[in-house]
Amino acid sequence: MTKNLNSDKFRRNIVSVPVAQAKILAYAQQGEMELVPISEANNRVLASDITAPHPFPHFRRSGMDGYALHSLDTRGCNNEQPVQLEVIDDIPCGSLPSAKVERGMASRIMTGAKVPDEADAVVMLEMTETLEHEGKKYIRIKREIESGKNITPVGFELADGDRILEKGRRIGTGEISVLATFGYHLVPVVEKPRVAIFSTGSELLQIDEPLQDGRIRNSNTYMLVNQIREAGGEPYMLEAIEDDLDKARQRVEAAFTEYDIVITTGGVSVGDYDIMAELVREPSTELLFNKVSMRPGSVTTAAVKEGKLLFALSGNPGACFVGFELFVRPFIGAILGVSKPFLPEFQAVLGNTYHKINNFTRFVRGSLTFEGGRLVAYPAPLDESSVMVTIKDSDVLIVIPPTNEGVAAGKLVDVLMLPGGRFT
Ligand SMILES: Nc1nc2c(c(=O)[nH]1)N[C@H]1C(S)=C(S)[C@@H](COP(=O)(O)OP(=O)(O)OC[C@H]3O[C@@H](n4cnc5c(N)ncnc54)[C@H](O)[C@@H]3O)O[C@H]1N2
Ligand code: MOO
Ligand SMILES: [Mg+2]
Repeated sequence: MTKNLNSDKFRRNIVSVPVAQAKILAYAQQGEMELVPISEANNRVLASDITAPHPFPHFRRSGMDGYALHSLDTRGCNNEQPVQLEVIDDIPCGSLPSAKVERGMASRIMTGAKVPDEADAVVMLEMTETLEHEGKKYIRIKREIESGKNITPVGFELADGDRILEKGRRIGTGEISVLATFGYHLVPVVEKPRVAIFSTGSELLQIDEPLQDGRIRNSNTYMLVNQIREAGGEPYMLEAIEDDLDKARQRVEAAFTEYDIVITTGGVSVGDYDIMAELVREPSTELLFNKVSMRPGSVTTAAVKEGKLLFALSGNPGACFVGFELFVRPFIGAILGVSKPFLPEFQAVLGNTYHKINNFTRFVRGSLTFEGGRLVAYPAPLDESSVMVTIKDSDVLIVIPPTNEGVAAGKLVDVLMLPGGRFT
């Protein structure tokens, strides 16, 4: 009897994308908290809720350069009968009032300065005439000023104790502004997971090496470094793994003692040197999946080693890219505690007919435009798993469900927003 030596290598249990995602997320444990300077907090994720330690603004603030006064004093005034008020104080921004504004008086005040407690309105400079008489200053006003005019009340934006930012929120420009306003020079964030990256494959050249026939430069590692940073992890580029199973095992095991996540690229299919495919079948490793009903990246593999996740992504650049976006990005997001770790999903009109027939769900790189009030997604002209060049033009991944007749232009399709796209 002859035995098919390949049978084991070819046998794979296929899982759907949502099932594969759920298997992975079951291993996500939220990271520890650390304090980082606000200047380094961009794209970090808050480890705790932030509440307002005081109202904002915390004093009644003038919204204009002008004069603080009693609105009642302007009642009934007009062009023919202007009201005249004596100017008794000058309050630049950052200073406090130094005199009491009685009825019939006004205090000159600048935008952002504290309004005297007695005053209930500010008239802007342009609405006043100034006069001097016997060394005293006066203003004349020809229009009634309503109570509260040009004064921002205490707590107008936020009351004392309001929850301003919730745990799990990613920090961007607006969040930094809030944190600075409330004096958070150190910000509580979740520690970044440390992510090791190995490339595999004897064909790979370092990117500063001259080209050689039959060999290519290692682009996936640099692409992954960027994706990991965007997702909120800390990437570590480790020396490439050679096509040797024993060495690969040693290198991956060593990486798990130092890093939280290990990503490899290449060597997961059925080829002679596809060592990652073999490594994840060993008893010391718990295989989560090694085939997903998707294209590109059907060979995307995930395994658990000592409670930590190994993502063995395809070597084909398009598949490596998509594998990261669908599986590694949400896993990093879940470790960071973000509330929505998956790529945002919405619907758009398909711009061109998609002809390819497939049994698996396809995640097609697409560019997004806004036409006549509708979002339109155009599939990339080259979209094979091996194609690298259209990754740069993708705003979205267009989700094409299994079909034996393609999808016609004009149909509504689900799209997943890519963080590096022009629409984010
Ligand atoms: N007989 C079969 N062959 C293949 C199958 C199959 O089912 N049966 N699946 C195909 C599919 S689908 C994919 S996807 C690829 C997966 O390949 P691997 O993940 O094993 O990756 P490699 O064999 O190592 O390389 C594939 C391709 O990618 C290039 N590569 C690898 N690493 C990098 C890198 N770091 N930077 C840039 N490019 C890289 C490599 O040179 C190859 O061209 O398998 C199909 N084959
Ligand atoms: O795994 Mo391949 O990327 O399906 O084309
Ligand atoms: Mg291969």
